[in-house]
Amino acid sequence: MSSAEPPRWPSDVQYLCTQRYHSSVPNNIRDHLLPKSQTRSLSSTAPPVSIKQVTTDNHPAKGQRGLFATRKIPPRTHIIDYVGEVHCDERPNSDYDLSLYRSPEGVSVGVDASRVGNEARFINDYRGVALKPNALFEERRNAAGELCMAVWSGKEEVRKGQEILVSYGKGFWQARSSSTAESACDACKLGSE
Ligand SMILES: C[S@@+](CC[C@H](N)C(=O)[O-])C[C@H]1O[C@@H](n2cnc3c(N)ncnc32)[C@H](O)[C@@H]1O
Repeated sequence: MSSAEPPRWPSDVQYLCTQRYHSSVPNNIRDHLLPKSQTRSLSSTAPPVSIKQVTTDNHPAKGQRGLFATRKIPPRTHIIDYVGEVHCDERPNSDYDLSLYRSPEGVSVGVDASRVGNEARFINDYRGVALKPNALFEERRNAAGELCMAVWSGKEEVRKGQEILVSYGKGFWQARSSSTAESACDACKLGSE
């Protein structure tokens, strides 16, 4: 489901409010992720975040976008779900792909927000920006019972105006610094330690 784009949304990415399922997701896995009995509805509350251009000189993602808190976010609070295309095919070139689920048979499911997604795709990694992350990825079932990867605040509150920063995990950066790395692997995805 797509909706009105938030300010500073890039023109080459489609804005989505709910996950889209790629044809590579087998029906049995799709049924596990989104039980058929459930209907999806849009949340009426806007997430407490805003997309901004990063302008700080020593920020390693200067010139790119980042996601910032629009109000104080208490500790251990749900901030936003990471919405994108749920898929089971390989996305070795995506910098917006994270692991969602691995089935008992070993099928890996990812959420890729490189072409479609929501504000969460703009969350940067804390390295070179802050001493530690102030948010983390953790899966949850939303109100419709759908399995999602969500972004939560950490042990401390996030102050209004602060950048939301997670750890992408060492695997994400190792895969991008090593020319010999096997990039089509779970460890190359966002949030993989
Ligand atoms: C999921 S995107 C984050 C949003 C991105 N800044 C944008 O404007 O689309 C991941 C990419 O952001 C950049 N990035 C995020 N955190 C970074 C960091 N701590 N240092 C350097 N680059 C970072 C890298 O280019 C990385 O591949």
